[in-house]
Amino acid sequence: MTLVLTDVVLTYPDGDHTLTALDHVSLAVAAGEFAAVVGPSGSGKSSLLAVAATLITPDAGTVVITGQDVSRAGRTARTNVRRDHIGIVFQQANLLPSLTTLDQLLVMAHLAGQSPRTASVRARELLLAVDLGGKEHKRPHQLSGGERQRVNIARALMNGPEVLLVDEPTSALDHHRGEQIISLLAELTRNNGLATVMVTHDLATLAMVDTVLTMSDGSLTEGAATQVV
Ligand SMILES: Nc1ncnc2c1ncn2[C@@H]1O[C@H](COP(=O)(O)OP(=O)(O)OP(=O)(O)O)[C@@H](O)[C@H]1O
Repeated sequence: MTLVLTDVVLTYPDGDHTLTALDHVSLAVAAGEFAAVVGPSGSGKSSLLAVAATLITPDAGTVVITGQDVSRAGRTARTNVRRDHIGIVFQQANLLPSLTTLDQLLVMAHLAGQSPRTASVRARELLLAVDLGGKEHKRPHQLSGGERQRVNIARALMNGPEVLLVDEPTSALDHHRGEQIISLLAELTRNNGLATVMVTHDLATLAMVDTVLTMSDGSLTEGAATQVV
């Protein structure tokens, strides 16, 4: 298994009390598996992604990424694991306004210390894979919302991650463009052997994933609940 969370507990301070955002959550996602997490607002979905992304250290439990236990790792070790093994796609593309499509990807490679030549070849391959061939020199304002989200996805894959974490990738898109993005994520997951976890409110897209998990009051269960939004 590429991504394994075991018995994870995460609490936030809440006045005199604590709020349990993740209540003994376990999750295992294999290479090439596309898992979706659904559940009501406030149920803990973003907290789950943040723990899997090593952005938040849980109070208890373990997070193992490509065999490496990062649950108690220090800040630098977590940053390195995130840079080398995890791709993150947020709701909004968060592209740098002044950079071209190609440069958005090359910045990531530069931060990871890749040689410019290798990076350029990989960036062009990825842009073709997300169907953005010919748009290498466009800036974000010259792209559609769907195209921006595809740049975002290509950028997340630039450093060859094994784990892809995706937070509501279709929320800024119409239904058709949203379906195209999910279908692209499914294809990239299979072709690159990624362990992908996607938080979504879009139930229509669940037919395209391998596993559906439901978060409810901090607990994660397999399968889709009837009431998820
Ligand atoms: N930084 C924080 N400090 C305190 N409480 C927080 C913090 N972040 C989230 N929470 C609380 O933890 C619970 C889980 O929040 P989380 O954002 O993980 O839910 P979610 O399922 O992603 O919600 P949504 O679908 O609305 O994005 C909620 O009760 C929320 O209010």
